[in-house]
Amino acid sequence: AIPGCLTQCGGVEIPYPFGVGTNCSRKGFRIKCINGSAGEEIPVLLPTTRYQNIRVLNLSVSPLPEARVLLPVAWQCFNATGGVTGIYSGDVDFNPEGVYRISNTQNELFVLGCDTYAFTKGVRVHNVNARFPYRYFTGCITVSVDDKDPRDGACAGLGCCRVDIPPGITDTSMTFSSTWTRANQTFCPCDYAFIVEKGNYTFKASDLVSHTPDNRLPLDWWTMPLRLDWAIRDNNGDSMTSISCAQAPNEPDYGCRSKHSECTNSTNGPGYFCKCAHGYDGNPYVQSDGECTNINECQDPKSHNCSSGSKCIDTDGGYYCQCNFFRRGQQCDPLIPMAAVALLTTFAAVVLGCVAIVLLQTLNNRKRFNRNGGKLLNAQGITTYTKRELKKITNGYSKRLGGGHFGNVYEGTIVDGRKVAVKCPLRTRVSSHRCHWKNLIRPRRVPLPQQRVEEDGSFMNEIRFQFEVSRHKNLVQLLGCCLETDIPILVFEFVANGSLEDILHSAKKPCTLSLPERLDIAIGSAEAIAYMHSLDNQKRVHGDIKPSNILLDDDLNPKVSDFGSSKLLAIHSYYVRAVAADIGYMDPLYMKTEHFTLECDVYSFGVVLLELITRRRASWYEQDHQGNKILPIEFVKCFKDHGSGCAMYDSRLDFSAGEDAQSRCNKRCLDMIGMLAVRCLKEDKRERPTMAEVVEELKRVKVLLLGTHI
Ligand SMILES: Nc1ncnc2c1ncn2[C@@H]1O[C@H](COP(=O)(O)OP(=O)(O)OP(=O)(O)O)[C@@H](O)[C@H]1O
Repeated sequence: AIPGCLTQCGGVEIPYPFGVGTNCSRKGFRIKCINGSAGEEIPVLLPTTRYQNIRVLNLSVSPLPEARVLLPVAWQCFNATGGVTGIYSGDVDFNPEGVYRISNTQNELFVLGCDTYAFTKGVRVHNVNARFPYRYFTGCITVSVDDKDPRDGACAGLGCCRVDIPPGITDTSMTFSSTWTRANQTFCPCDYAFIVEKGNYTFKASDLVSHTPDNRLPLDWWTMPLRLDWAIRDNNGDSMTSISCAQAPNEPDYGCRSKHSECTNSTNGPGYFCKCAHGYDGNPYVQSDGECTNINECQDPKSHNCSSGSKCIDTDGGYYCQCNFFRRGQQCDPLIPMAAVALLTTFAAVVLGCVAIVLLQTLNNRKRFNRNGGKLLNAQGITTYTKRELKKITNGYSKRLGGGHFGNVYEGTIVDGRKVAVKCPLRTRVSSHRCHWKNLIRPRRVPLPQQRVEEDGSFMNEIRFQFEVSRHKNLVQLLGCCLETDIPILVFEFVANGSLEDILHSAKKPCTLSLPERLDIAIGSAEAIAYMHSLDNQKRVHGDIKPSNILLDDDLNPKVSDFGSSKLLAIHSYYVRAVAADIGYMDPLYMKTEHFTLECDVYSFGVVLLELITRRRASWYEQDHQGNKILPIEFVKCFKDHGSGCAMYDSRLDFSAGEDAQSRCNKRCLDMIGMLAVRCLKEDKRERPTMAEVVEELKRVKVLLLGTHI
């Protein structure tokens, strides 16, 4: 509205060119704001040439110029004889300045009656010689013989008819006519005709009787909402003289005042109306406040069609879509197809993941290496290997030599071409075929906190110790280790001929060891154990002396192995009993005291001696002779009973008490070894010899034997 003019009345907005009061509207668009019976504000159209006020329901300037108003229904009624008792044509003359046309697209014409023909007309023709006084006549006919025909919702000629209207209609004045008599028509005492907004009226048969007019003014009686098209039409909307967009912009009172407005020719009657240009919204009929201003299409996703791959940029009167990074084209398609992006991303993620894993592993390896004292061991000339190097050395751990409680042993070759045995720790030992003391007496195994291992440097000290002592010719030499694991992996010299266990008891190959060879094996092994027992600073119990831990090289030189593995396990897992041994070789005293001493090794070695001379296992099963036999028990008994172990000596050894000097000597030597073994097995550990004494005794046997064997 113009500044200083009413902007609304009774809740209805009044936009320019409409206005209330003098100089507030354009000519023909004046609105009056009156008070209703209850004092409420009611906007009505002005000026009218009659007394009626046309109530305005809504006024709009865009997108289409429309006014929604209430107009009265036309009627005529009859008495019982068919005589007309009253009539109202519905003519309200709401259009003195000619700006309105009844919208032909939004409204329709209804006629209600039982013998009725009603029509309206529009656009008076001034030419006296014209065929008709008006350009348009439109209406319809409706009949009904009795009250059974009219049906609610059906408006096709029985009590009700409807018809579309042409453009250009300027008033609602109806003309009624009939064909037959209206006498005796109490079920249908009146005819009605009206134009109404499409969809706003549905015929009801009861409307034929219930709307009989009384003495009220027509406008207070039965009205219908309908839509009026309005436009700027000069000269009272005269179709001949009203100007269109072709001329209007040149006129001094050109209506489209806003900078961003456009002129559009009216499609219902002469004249023109104004619209905001595309991309603008507001009132095209004003120059300042409320005029057409830019629409920010980017604010509402429904107002623009930029794809998800682009950004909406608002401009004056429009917008454009700016493709996001790495997209182009009309649809802002990705420069690289999504599938390729997904593939690349996945690939990059996998590569990054792998790199992260490798880095983490390297970091962890380094951490363990340092924690296990790797740097110090290196500084002391002890060779350390990385896990990767060991994998190469063992050719991917492809050749397994065997396995024990410490873990698996694999064959490998180091750079100088030497064969090695790589001993890998197992965290959890899985062994069902052997009777291990751990399976009999459950040890309390509590993982030692790594920090403690680190603090007390146990691994480092143990490896350094093993490295130093293993230089003894009868101990398997430790060549190096890998400290990148929780428990170090040990790399030993390769001992080619397998274990004494394999040689004595192999089912595949008969044992061909002679007595001197067996004696040498016994002496060498005893020397190694005695050496360990003799160490000044750190006397070391082997704890697991048995034939499978005595390996033989190409020349059948014995090499005692496994002298440190149990200690390493113990360090890591903090065994309460820090040794592990095979039950067949275990000192019964240990079972009582749970305390491993040097004498325990002596006992185990006694069993080994017996195995060497009898080639029987530490325990075996004899079906005919009451089941399980324990070698030490059987041998001691035999020796006691016969004063010799002859009945149990290996039959492959040449021995007899007969004339042959050699076999006599062999028997004597075997008896000496047997007696030595019996001493080693003494229940009272104080009666057992030391390992040094065992060596001495075995050497004496050798002197005796050499005397005859030369
Ligand atoms: N230095 C080595 N050279 C050649 N072979 C070896 C070497 N060390 C071990 N072996 C082989 O690996 C097998 C397993 O050895 P390991 O010492 O781990 O177990 P074990 O002594 O048989 O049992 P446990 O350790 O439980 O007493 C041995 O029987 C032997 O055949």
